[in-house]
Amino acid sequence: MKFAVLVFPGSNCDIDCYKAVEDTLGEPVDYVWHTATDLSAYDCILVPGGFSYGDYLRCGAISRFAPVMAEVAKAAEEGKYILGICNGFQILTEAGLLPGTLRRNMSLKFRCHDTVLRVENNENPFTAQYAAGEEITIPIAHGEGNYYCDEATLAELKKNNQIIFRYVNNPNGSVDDIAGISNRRGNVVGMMPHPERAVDALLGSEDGKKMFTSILKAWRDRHESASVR
Ligand SMILES: NC(=O)CC[C@H](N)C(=O)O
Repeated sequence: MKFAVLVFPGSNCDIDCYKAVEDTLGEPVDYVWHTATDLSAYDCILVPGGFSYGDYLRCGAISRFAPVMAEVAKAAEEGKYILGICNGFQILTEAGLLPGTLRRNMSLKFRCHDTVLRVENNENPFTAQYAAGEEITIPIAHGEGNYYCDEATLAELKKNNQIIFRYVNNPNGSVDDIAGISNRRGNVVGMMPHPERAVDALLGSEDGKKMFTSILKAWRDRHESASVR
């Protein structure tokens, strides 16, 4: 399975994502610059955190015009796995690949600390190895992590089981304590907390590991059943 880690000017979690794939899975992974126009070689695209384009206008508002984003949309359409973490989540909402938006934290302060998340949906390629309702410790580091969507969109998210993680103690004012969501099909996930910073006991938590191993298992299951057919 081949992973891409997108890099925008101002990304700062690209190396963490790369290392998380390398150390947790040992699968091939490449950095892919934001001007790339071909992602066909990749099975999973990680959109990492950071301050792309200095967070000017709104977080992710400029990045969504990067040439690579047309390829990300194509990959989503093809059913490939796409995970946006923090600034990556912001970029995916700005690009319209996930519903809703991220606003300034309710406190108007940058928040950087561990959070406890509840796994709300484990019937998803990104979370299948967690137990439903499992509580995991994953750090946040953001100034604009306050997830917002209108009531009709929230009703849709609930109806289609698109809420993947909720905060146990809401750190930013997100509607319905939402920490991570998927698209309707379930192959695109965005989350504000950073699982790639929780893949080793030395980092304070290993609870993010299962996101990476879940993706690999989902891909293998799909791949193997396709080759048996
Ligand atoms: N760690 C990050 O990706 C930060 C995201 C964004 N720059 C914010 O502050 O909200």
